[in-house]
Amino acid sequence: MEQPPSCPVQQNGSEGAPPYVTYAHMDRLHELQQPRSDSPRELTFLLISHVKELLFRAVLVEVDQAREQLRQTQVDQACDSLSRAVRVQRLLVNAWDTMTAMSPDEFLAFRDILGEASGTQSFMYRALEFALGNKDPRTVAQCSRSIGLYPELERALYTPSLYDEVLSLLVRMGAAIPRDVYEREPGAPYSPSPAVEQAWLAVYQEPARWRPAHRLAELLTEVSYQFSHWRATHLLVVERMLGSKPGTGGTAGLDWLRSVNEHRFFPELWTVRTLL
Ligand code: HEM
Ligand SMILES: N[C@@H](CC(=O)c1ccccc1NC=O)C(=O)O
Repeated sequence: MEQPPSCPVQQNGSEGAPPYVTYAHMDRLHELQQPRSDSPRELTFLLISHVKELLFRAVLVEVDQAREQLRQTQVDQACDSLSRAVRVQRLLVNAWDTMTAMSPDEFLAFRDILGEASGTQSFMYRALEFALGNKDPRTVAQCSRSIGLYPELERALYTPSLYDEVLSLLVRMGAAIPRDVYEREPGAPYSPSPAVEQAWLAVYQEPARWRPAHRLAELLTEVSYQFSHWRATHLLVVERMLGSKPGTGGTAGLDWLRSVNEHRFFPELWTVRTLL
């Protein structure tokens, strides 16, 4: 095996690293981006990919907190967590700008080196999708290898999602939602429910009466909107870089991503707009 290049911030001697470096392990962090080609664009690609992984985790941390707070009927606190999640999501969307600074020939110059590696294999992205409630069998199939390998991911698949907790909360607030909707098998895909759409309709028709639920509805909509915005921008970046070439992860590329783009988190919050 080829030795990885050493850390770009080499230290002279073994003692006396500043606390900034020792506390946050900044030296180890900078050892992780190891291009395999001479292309300076590959280093940027790796840096931004690492940043995005970390940001997926930063979103997940907030979603996990919101889920726990909803379980305890702490709606205001859950909304604060979601609004922190949204700020990180905006960073994720804006980060695409750095990818489009690369021309297709510059990307193709090192793309072969990526082999079969693909964003579809990102366990952090998948854990976030599961936490929010996308348990579509196609999505699950994309990471079936990872599910066997990473117990955390398997747990994420079989734990009730944020939206499952929202629905239980609506029931506690008096919404008429059938039991099989709010006590569903947590690993199964979610099917939109007319009763849930009606519950959101009531919230939007009388926002003053349903104040906490209304704030929650709008924050959930923003989380869903930012997620779809990320996917849509990814799709545009892919079209710009690859046209309709197949992806390294074994999918058809653009067409596959287009079908993934149709998914919406918290679907009744989108369809209820028509009824208002
Ligand atoms: C030049 C830049 C990029 C190109 C051309 C590209 C291309 C693709 C393609 C073609 C797919 C479809 C799956 C497959 O590989 O067969 C895909 C999926 C994916 N990519 Fe990218 N990608 C790029 C950058 C990124 C970055 C920076 C991230 C974030 C770290 C990312 C995350 C993902 C994720 C999470 C999926 C799975 C989407 C889902 O399941 O909904 N991609 N990408
Ligand atoms: N699926 C992309 C490759 C890709 O996105 C990728 C490959 C290796 C490591 C990270 C990647 N993307 C996201 O982090 C492609 O088909 O070119």
